[in-house]
Amino acid sequence: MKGTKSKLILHSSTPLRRRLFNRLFALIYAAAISVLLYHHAGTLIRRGTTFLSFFTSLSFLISDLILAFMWINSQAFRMNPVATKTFPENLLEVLNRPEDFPALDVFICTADPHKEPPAMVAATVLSVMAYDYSAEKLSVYVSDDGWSEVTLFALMEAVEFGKVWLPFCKTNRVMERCPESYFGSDFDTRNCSSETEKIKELYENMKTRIENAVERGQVADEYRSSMQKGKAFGKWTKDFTIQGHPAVIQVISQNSEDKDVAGCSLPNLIYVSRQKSRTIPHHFKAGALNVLLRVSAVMTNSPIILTLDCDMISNDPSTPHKMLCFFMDNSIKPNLGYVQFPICFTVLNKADIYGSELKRVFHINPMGLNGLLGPDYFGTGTFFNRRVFYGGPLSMIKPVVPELSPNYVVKKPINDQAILDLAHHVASCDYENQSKWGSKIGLRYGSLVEDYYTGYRLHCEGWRSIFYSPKRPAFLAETPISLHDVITQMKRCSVGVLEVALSKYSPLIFGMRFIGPLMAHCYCYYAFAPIWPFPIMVYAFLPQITMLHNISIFPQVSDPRFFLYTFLFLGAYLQDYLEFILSQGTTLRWWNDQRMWLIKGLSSDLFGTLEYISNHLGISSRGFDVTNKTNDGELRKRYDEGMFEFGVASPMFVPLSTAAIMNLAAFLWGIFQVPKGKYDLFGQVVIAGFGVVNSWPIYEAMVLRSDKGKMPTKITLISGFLAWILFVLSSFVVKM
Ligand SMILES: O=c1ccn([C@@H]2O[C@H](COP(=O)(O)OP(=O)(O)O[C@H]3O[C@H](CO)[C@@H](O)[C@H](O)[C@H]3O)[C@@H](O)[C@H]2O)c(=O)[nH]1
Ligand SMILES: [Mn+2]
Repeated sequence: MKGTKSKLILHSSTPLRRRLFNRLFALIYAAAISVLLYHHAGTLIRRGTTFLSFFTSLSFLISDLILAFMWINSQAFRMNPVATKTFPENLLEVLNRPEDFPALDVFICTADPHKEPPAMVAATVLSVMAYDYSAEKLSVYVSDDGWSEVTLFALMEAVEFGKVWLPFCKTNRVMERCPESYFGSDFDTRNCSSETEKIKELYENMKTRIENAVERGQVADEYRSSMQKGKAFGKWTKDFTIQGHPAVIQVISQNSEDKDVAGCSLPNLIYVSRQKSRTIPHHFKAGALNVLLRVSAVMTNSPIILTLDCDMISNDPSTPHKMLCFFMDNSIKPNLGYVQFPICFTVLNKADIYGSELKRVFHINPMGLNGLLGPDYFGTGTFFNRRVFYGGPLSMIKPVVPELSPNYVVKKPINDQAILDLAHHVASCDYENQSKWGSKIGLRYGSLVEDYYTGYRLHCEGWRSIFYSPKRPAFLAETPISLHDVITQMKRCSVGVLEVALSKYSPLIFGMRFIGPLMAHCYCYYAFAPIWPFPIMVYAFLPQITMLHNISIFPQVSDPRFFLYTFLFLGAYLQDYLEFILSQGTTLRWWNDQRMWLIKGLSSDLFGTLEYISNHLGISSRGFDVTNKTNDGELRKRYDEGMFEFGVASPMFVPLSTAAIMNLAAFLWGIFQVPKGKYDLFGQVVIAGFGVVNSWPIYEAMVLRSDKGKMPTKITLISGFLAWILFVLSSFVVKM
């Protein structure tokens, strides 16, 4: 019996066939890049006669060096892509006793009741409380950096509704265990039973009560007094603010006491709002997760932890079993730090105009990393081995308080006074002073992309990770639907990765030593993404401006170097396209994805770099702009119609619009020059044409639209003026 059990496999990995093609193509492409760079260097030396030719040759040399560097980084993902599969049906044979299943702590972060509606947080919490996992082994911890009594109220409401919802899901084998999705737009009221209809009504009522509380900004007095746990609200007094308040830790449901309507236990649900003080840095989400790590250690100390953002719902109740297929495999267990699921989005429009799917980041690259040390950490949808937060696999760091050790077994119930006192102590804002938290223990501080940075440091310590993408998405998240929200989010990313790229832990140096060149190049691909703007700006302005002066800077069509350029451009684009399509992408979405790469280069990456510099010089201070998760009806409608949302007069739109105007002017000029015999401008016309096609939504937003999402006139005027200034200045350079 034992023999057959050990032979059962829980998961398998298959290298993708395309890796052989990738390696061969990389060789050919590398040769082509070398020829181009050799040629650039030659021109720089030979033709450095006029200022203009020196300037253009140098710009192209630097741009193409950067493009080559990023190309090398991107190849590391392509050398050994691996897909994984799980066999949860075997798990049930390997672990057939309930006590064999490890306990699971789920961490959910929220930070702002206005940008992250408490009703949404409640729905997310319900979706995981309803996991097909023993309630005795499941605890959900919610961190509220927004210090909002309404969020606490929403969670109390969630538990009351959960008493009906959880047994309903389990008896009816509902897959969508987030009530918001289940009763969402696809829900058909005509064919549902009266029981279901009643539950829907309960849900709608709960939502209304939460939304009313949000509107009022506080919980109504009737709830404060009527609810058994109402006294918790007494902690919100006028003496405190969101930046300065004591810790609030409230056990909302407890599996040893609370039962649902069918008489089964409810999972634990604990609300945590850590102590804050104006004078002590709180390290944003990383700080919040570290508090949850400690509070949960004191209360349940489960060996496995799932981290989720408050807008990321569970979409499959069997996900814990799938994850265990990795964690329960003794052959990989000792080094396995975390299992990462992809982030899939619910509300994308058909064309995914902002490339929000982030297919490369969340689907393609992680498969490439699977063949190396494993994927980077995405911040959400990740199951961790708790041990990973306490030093490398072979060098455990013991926490000062023994109760925080990953091996410690909790012996008291979670609402025992001693447990609660210790939990409040470890949630205080000066607890981490002079400690290893944030540097050697827990999530790592120092970058606004704490997820990327922490995953990277864990890999450097010797942990590995696994990317697993099941057919039915395990989680579904939301994503911003206005361009400004999207690039604001990306800007924070740029600042965050620069903080890693230019630190003493830079993947370029530190990473090369500890995780090997291929892994280090993968991390470099993200860390150095903020240098994309340089080549993008050069190609968005230089060929265009010179063309407006009838100066040719590219080889003629008959020149073999024209073929070289064509090969390099089409080669990169086609490979990218193929990968996208092979990962269930559509041509339309791919097109928007590449456009977004250009847009980011001309906005968020550029401004992120500026922000990084000004933070560094002490002109501004680091901040974590929480992404807005509420979308008004009109905006949603425009998004669904595939319209770009500009609307606000953001400086980030200026370089973008300037490039759009410049490309249009150059293109219109160029197409009349070529037929007049200026054939050597052909290459530049093509580039400007490419710019024009990509800028189409910007022209529309500038001149054709009158809705609220159009380009603000101010931005159009400033950009037009800038484009004109650039042209005038270039006239002087041309004459030099
Ligand atoms: O001081 C803070 C700031 C944010 N958050 C939470 O962090 C999560 C992510 O914030 P969000 O504004 O949604 O950022 P996104 O850019 O959408 O998030 C991506 O990027 C972040 C790193 O920049 C990662 O942490 C996230 O997991 C990843 O989804 C949310 O649940 C927030 O409530 C906190 O708990 N405390
Ligand atoms: Mn988010």
